Amino acid sequence: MVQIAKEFEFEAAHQLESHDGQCANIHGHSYRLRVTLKGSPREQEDAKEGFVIDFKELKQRVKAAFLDEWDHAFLAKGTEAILPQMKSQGLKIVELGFRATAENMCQHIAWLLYKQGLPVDSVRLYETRTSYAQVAMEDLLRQGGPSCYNRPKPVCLDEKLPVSEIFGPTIQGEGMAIGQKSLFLRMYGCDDHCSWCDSTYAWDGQEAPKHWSVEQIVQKIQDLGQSCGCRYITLTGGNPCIHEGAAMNSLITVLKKYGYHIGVETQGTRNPGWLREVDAVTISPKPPSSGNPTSAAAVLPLVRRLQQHRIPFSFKVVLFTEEDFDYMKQLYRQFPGPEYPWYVQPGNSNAKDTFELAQAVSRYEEICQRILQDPELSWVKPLPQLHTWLWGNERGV
Ligand SMILES: Nc1nc2[nH]cc(C(=O)O)c2c(=O)[nH]1
Ligand code: SF4
Ligand SMILES: [Mg+2]
Repeated sequence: MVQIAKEFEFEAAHQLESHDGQCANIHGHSYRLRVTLKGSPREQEDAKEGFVIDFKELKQRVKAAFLDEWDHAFLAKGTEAILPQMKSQGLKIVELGFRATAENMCQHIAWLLYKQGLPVDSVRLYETRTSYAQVAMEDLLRQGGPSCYNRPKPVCLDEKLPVSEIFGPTIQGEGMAIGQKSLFLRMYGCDDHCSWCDSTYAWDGQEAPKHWSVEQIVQKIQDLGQSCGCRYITLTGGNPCIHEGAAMNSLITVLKKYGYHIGVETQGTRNPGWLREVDAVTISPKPPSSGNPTSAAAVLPLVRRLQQHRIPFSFKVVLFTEEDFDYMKQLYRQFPGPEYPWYVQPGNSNAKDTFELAQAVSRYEEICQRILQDPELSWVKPLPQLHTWLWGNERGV
């Protein structure tokens, strides 16, 4: 094993509100950062022979992970009284969600780089020439991630959550994880009421939610998933993101502890803290035919949070009408590909018989043709609602 390290510099401001000294003022630092990696030099005789990682690549990865975003920015906790004024002036702000101390920042940096697949050994962050904080990746992993993320402690297994249904294993039939063997946890409740919603039972009051404890939910998931080796859970609804607090935090923590990958489906208007622990988020803004179109502004806070925490996400818009297609294009202009992964799918297909399946295929083909012909939509991927083609638009599949 060999350790390699690279040093970086960046300038940033912060304000440690309620600090009992000078740091309560807005002030800046010339930060110096040392990222140490540990690995075996590559043996294969190719361009990377003898490297743990090419220093050039390390530099690019660190810059892309956070450094370019943080340089000359105000690193905010998010509670600073000055923030609204700074925002109104369009100043460069990064809302970290925790106090920007060297201790917290070095943990966050190590975690970001580790989650990107870099073999991080330690991260040292100098706030001044003579003061630094350092974290060893080993310790960070042992404690389950950065202490500044305020993970819920202790885990509340008895707290209850409103559940519509838990089912699977099935094949994720939509979006970025299409084809993935998955269990589904459908939370009860939604802040929208789409005209064509195919899971109204998850919010319209006709069917009472099951109030299950975190322990019961996890037990059911284990029962369904263990024998078939299903390690992926899709958290859907309703809108699962309307649920916040200790129970939801605990659920996510416990599922991660059991080694599950968590994919979330949400229309994008809510932005709970637990999202930074999940593995992927599908943002599915609702088009005009739903009766309550989602604006770009409404999904922006969620997009920013996911970017901030490097959580993979994509957009998925369901299309019923011409107007929906135009809506999708407008939104695509604001969040263009390939920077933002994009999927579209025909609305509510069903395939109870071969006639309906043929209709669904033809609606899908129409969308493919439109995408193929539209010079603007280079990065929009049309997908079918795969599970409905296989098993119909039924519950439990
Ligand atoms: N197989 C399958 N894939 C899905 N993708 C999104 C679903 C949803 O209802 O949110 C869903 C669903 O209900 N079943
Ligand atoms: S956001 Fe989703 S779950 Fe909520 S009403 Fe619309 S389609 Fe149904
Ligand atoms: Mg469904």
